[in-house]
Amino acid sequence: MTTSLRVAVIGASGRMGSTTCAAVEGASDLVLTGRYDAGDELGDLGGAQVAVDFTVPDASPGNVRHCIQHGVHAVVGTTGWTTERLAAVESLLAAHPAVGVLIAPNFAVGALLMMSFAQQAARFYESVEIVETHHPGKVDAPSGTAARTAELIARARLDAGLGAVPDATTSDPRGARGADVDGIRVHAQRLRGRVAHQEVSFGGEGEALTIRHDSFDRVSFMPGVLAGVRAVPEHAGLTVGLEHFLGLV
Ligand SMILES: NC(=O)C1=CN([C@@H]2O[C@H](COP(=O)(O)OP(=O)(O)OC[C@H]3O[C@@H](n4cnc5c(N)ncnc54)[C@H](OP(=O)(O)O)[C@@H]3O)[C@@H](O)[C@H]2O)C=CC1
Ligand SMILES: O=C(O)C1=N[C@H](C(=O)O)C[C@H](O)C1
Repeated sequence: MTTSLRVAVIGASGRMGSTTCAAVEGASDLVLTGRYDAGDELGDLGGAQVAVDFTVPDASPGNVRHCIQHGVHAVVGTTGWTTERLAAVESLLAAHPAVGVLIAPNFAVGALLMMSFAQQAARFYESVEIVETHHPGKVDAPSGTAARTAELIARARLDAGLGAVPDATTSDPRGARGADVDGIRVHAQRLRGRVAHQEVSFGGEGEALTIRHDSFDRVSFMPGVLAGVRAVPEHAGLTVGLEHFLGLV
């Protein structure tokens, strides 16, 4: 008989945290050991082997540090992971080599495929822009997914020897051309009724390619979250991106 994997959720009352608690409770091989929210003492996380963090960018690094120091594997969906924050996790993990941490900008399998397809397409097109659309409760822009997609496209363009995306704009006092992420324009929309959506538009001479993904419901993230929970104890160290656990890279 196999024993259930013990899982705690941090940010448990939030949109993603509450959906994750329900998904863990619905999985026969997992047991929910604790729900933690802002102001709660994490302690030993109720004896959890894996903690899932869906909180806010300012809180997540401290929660991950706590997990690592207590020997608890972490699956993190919260955004805001800068290069410096990732480096701090890696150096702490060096002192706790048995612990695994997965930080995933997006857990929806379709979003992973969308990013992968965009990365593949990048070298063939002179022009590319990203539009991400989310619910109006989202606090950060651009989305972690859009920022990651832009990074992947920028790297692929660089590897292919492509120059800057053509753009004659010399006057944009109101920022209508969007954010510049590694040379790729990213536009963020916040609309009531939406969940999480992204369109990557490529343009070449006489043609266009559009790659689009839609999460209509937060349940779309749950197969990926649970896959991360099940896999992270077998992957010591830091992994950025669920695609590494799904054979997509
Ligand atoms: N990787 C992925 O696939 C996905 C990632 N996300 C990301 O996940 C994060 C959460 O999103 P979402 O669920 O919509 O946000 P919510 O605002 O709905 O939830 C965040 C929760 O975290 C709680 N919280 C805040 N600070 C702490 C803390 N120090 N310790 C514990 N809990 C805390 C909040 O409590 P309170 O409200 O009381 O402050 C709230 O309940 C965002 O960064 C979002 O971008 C979202 C969807 C998918
Ligand atoms: O806040 C959200 O909702 C989401 N956040 C993540 C992001 O910023 O990319 C993932 C997904 O887009 C939903």
